[in-house]
Amino acid sequence: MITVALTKGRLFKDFTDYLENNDLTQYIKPLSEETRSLYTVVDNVKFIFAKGPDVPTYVESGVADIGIAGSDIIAEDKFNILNVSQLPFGDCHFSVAGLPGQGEMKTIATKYTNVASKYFREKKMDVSLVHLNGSVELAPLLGLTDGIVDIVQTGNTLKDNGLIEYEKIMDIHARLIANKRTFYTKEDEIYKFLTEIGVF
Ligand SMILES: Nc1ncnc2c1ncn2[C@@H]1O[C@H](COP(=O)(O)OP(=O)(O)OP(=O)(O)O)[C@@H](O)[C@H]1O
Ligand SMILES: O=P(O)(O)OC[C@H]1O[C@H](OP(=O)(O)OP(=O)(O)O)[C@H](O)[C@@H]1O
Repeated sequence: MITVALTKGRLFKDFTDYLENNDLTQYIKPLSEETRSLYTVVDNVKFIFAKGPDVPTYVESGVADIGIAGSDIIAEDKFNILNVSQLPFGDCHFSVAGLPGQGEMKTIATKYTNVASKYFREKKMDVSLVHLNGSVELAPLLGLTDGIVDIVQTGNTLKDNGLIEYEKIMDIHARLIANKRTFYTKEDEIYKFLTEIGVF
């Protein structure tokens, strides 16, 4: 048996869309069942459904052998995992954004304080960060901060709130991650599964 950690949100949808678009039908039906269960077993693969930022925690500990997580999560927190490969979905990017005509940004709201502080430190910019848990676009609109560091995908959230992108920080993709030990001790089973989902 191998255990695969998936998220419950956007990346789950992206993953099942990817399987469908590539006619990799084997796992779609059991994964798409409407239920509140947080795991499902298909043959010798157990899928667990976690919050995105928790996927690397399960994989690091070895209770999950592999997982799918956004590179934003891996950039924000340090995990002792194998960062195996990029997956062909979940594309978006981190940007600095704010109101048009905003001058020097001294205060920034973000969910991603580690990514933001590294970025501003490397640019030798003295910026105070305010940690928020979501809807960070509100912060510059209300004058809480001069700008934000956040994920941009379609750009609609920025546009609908009258904000513009100032600088792109980094690209984000879904990543296949693995436990450093069981990726080798369960190599055959993992390889079989990854072949079934078109990754290897
Ligand atoms: N527009 C976007 N906003 C946020 N994350 C995005 C976006 N587009 C792609 N992603 C990727 O999707 C991941 C978030 O999806 P995930 O399935 O973990 O949960 P979610 O959609 O945030 O939902 P929830 O937090 O309710 O579980 C991010 O880590 C990022 O890599
Ligand atoms: O460029 P877009 O396609 O509009 O996507 C970007 C938005 O999506 C995410 O928010 P999410 O919906 O996850 O909600 P949150 O603000 O509560 O994190 C992100 O934080 C942006 O707000």
